[in-house]
Amino acid sequence: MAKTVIAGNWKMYKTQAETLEFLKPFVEQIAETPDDREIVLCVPFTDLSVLSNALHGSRIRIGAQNVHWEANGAYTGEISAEMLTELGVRYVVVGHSERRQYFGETDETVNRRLKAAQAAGLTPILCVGETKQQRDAGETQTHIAQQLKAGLVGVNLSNLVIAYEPIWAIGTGDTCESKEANRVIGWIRDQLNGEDLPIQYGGSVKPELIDEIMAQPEINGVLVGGASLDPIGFARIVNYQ
Ligand SMILES: O=C(CO)COP(=O)(O)O
Repeated sequence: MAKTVIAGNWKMYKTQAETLEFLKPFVEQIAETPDDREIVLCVPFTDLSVLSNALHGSRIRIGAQNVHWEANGAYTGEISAEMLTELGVRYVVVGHSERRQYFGETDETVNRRLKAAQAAGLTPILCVGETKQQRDAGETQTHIAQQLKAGLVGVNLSNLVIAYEPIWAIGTGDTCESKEANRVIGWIRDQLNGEDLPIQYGGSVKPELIDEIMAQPEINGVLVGGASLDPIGFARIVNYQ
């Protein structure tokens, strides 16, 4: 059975002070969380050192939201894998739809980032998913198949998490029906020859929906945006029944 990975993606939210405010109640609420659930906070770069200092020895894993493929160089605004691992970062989100949509991320740059992350010992969380238009046109599977095919060339499937994030469900409150998310995730696993890697669902995950989502047999975790910003709400998600 693939590992269960519950990750928060804070996007561009929370200053260092707000990060510290989040931690105290969150850490209290996860004291009894079963050990076999991996808990990850993917935070802005400026919050990484705060987490790394505050979480020393904690079970909470630190994640970043981007990584460059080169070790260093003239790449203004980018960050290297070594800069992340030096801070104790274990996970990194790659290919989020917001980066594909606003920052020119392509399947090719996604592929380079995935390989560089793995080479440095990071576990990438690769995001894939279709637009509303693609879904309505019946192109969900063709689109995701292309993202997987081009994104995963030379990528080690045994150190990877995939997040299925239908774009129409992100930040809209329009959560993908859990049975449908389960179906697409099962299909993704089939595309990877049944490789037993964690495949998450992401898109308007809320505390009140988590038990039903996690009851689905193919879904190995969630990637949570807005609802991961609230310590009590995100702890409820981590503590799903
Ligand atoms: O994009 C997401 C996580 O990466 C999902 O965001 P929301 O949970 O805010 O819809």
